[in-house]
Amino acid sequence: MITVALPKGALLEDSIQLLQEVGLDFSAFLDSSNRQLQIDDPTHTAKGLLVRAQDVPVYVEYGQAQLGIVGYDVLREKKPQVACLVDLKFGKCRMSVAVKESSPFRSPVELPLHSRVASKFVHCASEYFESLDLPVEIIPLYGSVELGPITGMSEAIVDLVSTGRTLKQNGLIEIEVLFESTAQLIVHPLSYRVNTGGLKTVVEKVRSQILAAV
Ligand SMILES: Nc1ncnc2c1ncn2[C@@H]1O[C@H](COP(=O)(O)OP(=O)(O)OP(=O)(O)O)[C@@H](O)[C@H]1O
Ligand SMILES: O=P(O)(O)OC[C@H]1O[C@H](OP(=O)(O)OP(=O)(O)O)[C@H](O)[C@@H]1O
Repeated sequence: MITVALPKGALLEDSIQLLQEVGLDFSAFLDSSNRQLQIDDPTHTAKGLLVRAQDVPVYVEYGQAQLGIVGYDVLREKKPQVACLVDLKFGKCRMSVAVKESSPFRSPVELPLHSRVASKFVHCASEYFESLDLPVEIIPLYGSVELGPITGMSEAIVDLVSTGRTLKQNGLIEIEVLFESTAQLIVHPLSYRVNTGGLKTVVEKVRSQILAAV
């Protein structure tokens, strides 16, 4: 039996649909009255773990799950020791720098030295500003990052943007895109090499399903 780590939140529905298409049914996780965090697929060929998006690579890196679905953004932030095997194409968003519409700065390089930048993605943010050789103070937040510039706590943010609605409704504008992100299928490298529980077949089915959908 293989174990799959599934992300709560924005990627859950598409992840469950994709797994259903390859014969693994974890739709019980979509029932909000169900508080179980671990369930078996009805055919008992796989077990699903419902975890926070940022924790998916942790379970896969430690081998408690052989397979996981997670955003590329999380992989860039955490750099876990996992193998990223299939771009699943959904969960499309981008990691961007944004400032208040009224800000005089229209590019990150224009930001004053030691500006404050709020982010949930502190490593992505610091790596980016280091690449510009621009020293900034990164303020770590867990969510609602857009409030950084609105409250005056920070000059800029580094955050995910998808439709751009959140930025717009909070009076912010995007001034740079760091990278694009989509959901990725990750595996525990050793389990893949030894083909634990027929892992390779599941990965191949997912790959074919994604190719068929393009
Ligand atoms: N607005 C969005 N549109 C599309 N995909 C998104 C969007 N926001 C996030 N994602 C993708 O979904 C993943 C999970 O995001 P989600 O917002 O559900 O969790 P989170 O807020 O990062 O996690 P947690 O709630 O555990 O802190 C992200 O890592 C990203 O890949
Ligand atoms: O461009 P949009 O389509 O508006 O999506 C972007 C928003 O989605 C994510 O937030 P999430 O819903 O995860 O809430 P959070 O602020 O608590 O992270 C992200 O952090 C942005 O705030």
